[in-house]
Amino acid sequence: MIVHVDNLVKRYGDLLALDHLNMDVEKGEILGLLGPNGSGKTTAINCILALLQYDKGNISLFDQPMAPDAYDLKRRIGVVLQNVAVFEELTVYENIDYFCSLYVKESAKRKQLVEEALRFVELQEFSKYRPSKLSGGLLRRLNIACGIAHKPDLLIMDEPTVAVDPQSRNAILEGIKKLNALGTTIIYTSHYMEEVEQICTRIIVLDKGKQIAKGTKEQLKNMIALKEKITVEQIHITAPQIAQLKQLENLYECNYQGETLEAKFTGGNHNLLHLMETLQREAVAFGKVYSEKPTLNDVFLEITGKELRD
Ligand SMILES: Nc1ncnc2c1ncn2[C@@H]1O[C@H](COP(=O)(O)OP(=O)(O)OP(=O)(O)O)[C@@H](O)[C@H]1O
Repeated sequence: MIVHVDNLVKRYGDLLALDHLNMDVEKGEILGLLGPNGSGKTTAINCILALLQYDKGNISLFDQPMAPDAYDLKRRIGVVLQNVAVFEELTVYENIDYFCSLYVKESAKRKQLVEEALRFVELQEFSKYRPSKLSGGLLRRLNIACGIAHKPDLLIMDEPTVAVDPQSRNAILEGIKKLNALGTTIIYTSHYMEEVEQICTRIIVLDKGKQIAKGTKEQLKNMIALKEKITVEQIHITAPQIAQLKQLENLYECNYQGETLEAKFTGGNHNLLHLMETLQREAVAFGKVYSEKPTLNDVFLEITGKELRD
């Protein structure tokens, strides 16, 4: 096991930030830690890295107990934290070289690693720039290069795409997949369900410091009743007509608010067709209609009764 977290409790005064959290990360995974703001993701990461003292529980990395002075373990970890942490007085190249030098002393070897990291995040042409001259997205890429240059076995990334433009975001996500394909185990925290769905091989869903669900995205979606959501916009529909819709096979919930109708189905293949037939039969006028598969937000909503999004 690469990471094993057992019954972790962390309090900030009266606030219970981690409530008996259990979490395992296996070799070769991209483990997504998904939860809304304040659910305890950063706290969990900081405890795993032994940057934060906790009240109760056990944490082991690479099957050994993690501690603030476990330097042999720390050497095997790369970290990309939420806030960009680079030196303004150093260039892009020098920053990566500095962070790499914390782990790799031999300069020829380090030169090779720094150049590889630069290529990896596609910052070669900016190697002589100072951080203040980089856009937000490029700065994030530099932050990542600093975390990965020494080729860690485990890479921990805490919301690395916050406030990043879509192009840099895609470059970052593709880079993470490439690193993983090269053998790096990754923990990736985010409150963006789309990102987690895109790259993570397994997901742990957190709420109020607790693990509330875990599995692949398919497994998580199979945990809930919702299998298809059909939305009809600009619709004017009466209560008796809604009652007609509620007769539809597989339909288990139907909400009508502000000229929008949302119908939730547990399964079936022709729900859209059957819904449209009923609306036509009832002579109901409507605008746009679309069908969606469940998202991780729906999983979160069904389990906790609230939205994952901000
Ligand atoms: N140093 C601190 N002192 C007091 N409370 C804190 C501290 N750090 C975090 N918290 C609180 O602990 C809870 C968990 O915060 P944490 O930052 O771990 O969540 P998160 O899921 O990473 O959220 P975000 O995505 O906003 O960073 C929140 O209620 C937060 O306000």
